[in-house]
Amino acid sequence: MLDRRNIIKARELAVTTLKEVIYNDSFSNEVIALNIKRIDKIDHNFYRQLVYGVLENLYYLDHIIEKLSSIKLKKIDKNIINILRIGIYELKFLNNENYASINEAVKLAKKFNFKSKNFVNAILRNFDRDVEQLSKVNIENVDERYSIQYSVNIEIIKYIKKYYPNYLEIIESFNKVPSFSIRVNTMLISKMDLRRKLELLGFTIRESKISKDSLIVENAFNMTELDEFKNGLFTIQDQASILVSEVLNPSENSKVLDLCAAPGSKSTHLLQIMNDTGMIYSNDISKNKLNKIKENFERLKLKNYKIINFDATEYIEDFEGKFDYILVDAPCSGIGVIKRKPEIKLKKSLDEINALSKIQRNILSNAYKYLKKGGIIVYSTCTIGNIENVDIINKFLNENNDMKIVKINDKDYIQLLPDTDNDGFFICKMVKN
Ligand SMILES: C[S@@+](CC[C@H](N)C(=O)[O-])C[C@H]1O[C@@H](n2cnc3c(N)ncnc32)[C@H](O)[C@@H]1O
Repeated sequence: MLDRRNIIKARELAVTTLKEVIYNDSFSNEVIALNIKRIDKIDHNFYRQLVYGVLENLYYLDHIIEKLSSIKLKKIDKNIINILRIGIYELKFLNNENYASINEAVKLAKKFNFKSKNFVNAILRNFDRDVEQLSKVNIENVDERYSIQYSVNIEIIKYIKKYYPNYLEIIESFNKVPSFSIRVNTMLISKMDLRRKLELLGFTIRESKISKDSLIVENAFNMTELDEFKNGLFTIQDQASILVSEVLNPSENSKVLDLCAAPGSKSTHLLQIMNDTGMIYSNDISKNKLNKIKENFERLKLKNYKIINFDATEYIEDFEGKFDYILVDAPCSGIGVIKRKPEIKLKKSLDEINALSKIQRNILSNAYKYLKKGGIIVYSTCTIGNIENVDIINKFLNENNDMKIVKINDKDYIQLLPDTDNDGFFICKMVKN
């Protein structure tokens, strides 16, 4: 039961959530999951809409505030700037009564920093008087303009532009609502039977065009509360991510290593594909994520797994030549999942991408040593652009002559872009001759 005294309003919680995500480098989905219990269920969607709406449009909202504020943005109190961002977002993008949005913002300003109430009131009222004019982004340089308009770090814009002629569609897609897909636990139920069960509960379901164990739920709502979820009949996972384990496709009774496994979506899927035979070793560097992997194996009623914990950039002698299949689902910049984690488009830089590529290269070259002759590696990331993907593979193949590409649908690799129904993913399969 929710303690009524702890119920705070969506806007107030959005202010502090934004502070955590923008200034403390936390992930929006994690902070939201942690905080959302503090507000009434009826406010959950509004709270999410405010947090995601502000993050998705952060540079743009700041651009507008800059035009209206006599104080430099950096000098404004962090809670107050977030109240302003929420206020401008509501006035520009939502159909709420404008006077109500402004009044609520002023009330919040009083609560967080009493002196700033007039400042907040003046900025929001001035914006409300001339929304159309003040909403324009008059910047000549195209990259800079897109950076503000779509709230994407300019380095990311230039990076994407370099590889994809349709880069604008990709950038525009960052603010779209991602589709919601689930992975059927085919060890416990057939896809058809699960589909029927969910349809009887009122969900609208369609098939995925890219992965066979996926179903897409059009009107997903509180899916983790369903008995079908609690009893392990399905997992919530994007269809592109589901495709990764389908590409690796380990045989029954094989020995599999998942080097970057948390929270275990792909590990559990791999074991499911093996009909819970053989053994999967699920590793992650992060100790506090290991429990989540265990929880997932348990909920899905899978048994043949071992959870291990080491830094995959370091070589483990004991593993030399021991595995039939290895998954390197590498830590990456995550440009392919910006629709779910909008802060990525604000925070990721080219330097970080380059730094990640070194880790990715290290992990993959260790994976090579752990693979048996005839064994298979899948290298995947949830990002786009060459540095973390094709460049890694090319270098790896140059260094290891006995590794050969295994084509996937006649292609050397799959690069799914995020301007579609699914997340952006890179998947490449290789065999050791
Ligand atoms: C893309 S996520 C993996 C998602 C996972 N495969 C799944 O499907 O649920 C990358 C993971 O790599 C882990 N990681 C990052 N650096 C690592 C390293 N040096 N060694 C092992 N794991 C690492 C992170 O903690 C994170 O959980």
